[in-house]
Amino acid sequence: MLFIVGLGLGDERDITLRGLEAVKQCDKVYIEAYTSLLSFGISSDGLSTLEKLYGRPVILADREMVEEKADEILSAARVSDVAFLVVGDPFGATTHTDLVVRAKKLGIVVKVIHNASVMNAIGICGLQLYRYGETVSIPFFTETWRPDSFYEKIQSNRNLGLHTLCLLDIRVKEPSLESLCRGKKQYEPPRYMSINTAIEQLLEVEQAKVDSVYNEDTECVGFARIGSEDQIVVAGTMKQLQSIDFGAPLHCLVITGNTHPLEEEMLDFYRVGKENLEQVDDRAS
Ligand SMILES: C[S@@+](CC[C@H](N)C(=O)[O-])C[C@H]1O[C@@H](n2cnc3c(N)ncnc32)[C@H](O)[C@@H]1O
Repeated sequence: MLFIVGLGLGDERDITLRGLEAVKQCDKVYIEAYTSLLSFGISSDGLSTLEKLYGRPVILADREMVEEKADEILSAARVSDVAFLVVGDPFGATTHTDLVVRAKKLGIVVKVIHNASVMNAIGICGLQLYRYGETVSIPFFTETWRPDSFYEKIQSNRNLGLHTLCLLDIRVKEPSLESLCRGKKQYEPPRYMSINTAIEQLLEVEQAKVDSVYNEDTECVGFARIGSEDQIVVAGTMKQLQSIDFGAPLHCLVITGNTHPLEEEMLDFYRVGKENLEQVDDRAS
């Protein structure tokens, strides 16, 4: 059987009881670590924290293994119980649907154990999920590659008065993540896009366009490390958020559309200048 288990967003304790039971009964445990990141994921003993809790060795599955060598995982699942762990919810990233389809075609029983995803956790700021339009991804620009397909999607959302969740790029050089988790090899570290870079790129694209979809006065909400003890949520204009240091990854950004009065009341708790008070309140509760 193949168990696909969501780990939630914070640390190792966020796995569900059902998820933990499944992992403990599995012969092989893989963790996918290139579409997201647990708060302790970049420390040298990131994996051993999980291994201690599960009582099982955890195999780091890089992008190549999941997308090109999935056969290894599926072959194991044909003859034994295998867990495939995903930070957040298993289907918070489109990547894993392919694994499920392939497993089902091979007649492998698949059991999915859900958990919190960043797509839901952003509700903390008060913006209501049914007032969101299409989610977009913002990729890192390079000297020669500056894709802007997110722009039209943001435009469509804003024309309908809807909010836009922007997921920010993660660039993982395959050996780097393992070396960081295991503390063995030396490779170039992975890159996680910050809110500041995302806004810089969004404004660059806006300047090159004839239409005006947003500008530096557009209201947004920036989120860092949602679900962790030190999560940060700040509401403000693009210009205001650009001057804030949101700290360690992961980050994401919401460009607000038309807001309901109740959404405004919640956002007020997170406006620039009030964020410190709010963090203290969160920790106290
Ligand atoms: C593919 S998505 C989310 C995948 C994950 N399986 C989930 O369900 O949340 C990855 C992107 O979501 C955002 N993200 C994920 N976790 C986050 C967190 N805890 N805080 C802020 N942003 C996060 C980042 O922009 C990141 O690049």
